[in-house]
Amino acid sequence: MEEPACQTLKGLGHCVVKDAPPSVYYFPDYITEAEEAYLLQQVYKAPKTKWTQLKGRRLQNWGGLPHPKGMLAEKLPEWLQKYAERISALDIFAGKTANHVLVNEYNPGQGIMPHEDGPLYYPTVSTISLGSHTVLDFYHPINSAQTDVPQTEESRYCLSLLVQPRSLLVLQDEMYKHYLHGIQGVVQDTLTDRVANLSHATACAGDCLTRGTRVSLTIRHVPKILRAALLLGKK
Ligand SMILES: O=C(O)CCC(=O)C(=O)O
Ligand SMILES: [Fe+2]
Repeated sequence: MEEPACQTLKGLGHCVVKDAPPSVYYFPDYITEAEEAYLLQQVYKAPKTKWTQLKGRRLQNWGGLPHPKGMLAEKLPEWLQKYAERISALDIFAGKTANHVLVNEYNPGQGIMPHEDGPLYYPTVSTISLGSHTVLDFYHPINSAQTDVPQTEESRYCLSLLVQPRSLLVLQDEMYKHYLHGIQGVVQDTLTDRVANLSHATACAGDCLTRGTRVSLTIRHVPKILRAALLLGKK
């Protein structure tokens, strides 16, 4: 098989994912176990009211609510600002600093439906994973011009990524804009050869991994900020 093309993200070695479009960067062990424990502690220290319970997961929203008219930005707490800055130093947000973090918590058996992250964010998403692995699946969008062929989730499926605890995943460009991503609500993942980053992960095709509770920090940049927020002196 052909060697993967290697590209570099500023200051962070190369880790472009084989068999995936050239806009996937996967860094195993991006943070240490101590940092992971610290981040989990901070997530669970947040007041109960900070959590929003959804069907298959619960989440915390930090930085403000993205809105087509602009986000009323709120300062990120120190513990998130530090990582927002560290990741932004990779220069993945066109010189800007991430100003929005979504914390998602999935118990084993929970997931997220295939979706696009949409136009409110700069088209790059960076994700730090804590506590457990998951498998992120990618799908082609529904092609409304192709009405003769039934388009099932199965037929639209294209590849997966194994996302291990303490890793950083960066998705950009067409991986952000074209493909949909989702996480199946299962308790175990049997890895197939469609998992495109196995050569960068400590696992092999055929392995069966049991999920624990995973917390993800989805770190993004929202370009459109409401002027009111600036006038109020918020960041
Ligand atoms: O937990 C993840 O890694 C994915 C989360 C996600 O897709 C989102 O919040 O939009
Ligand atoms: Fe998403």
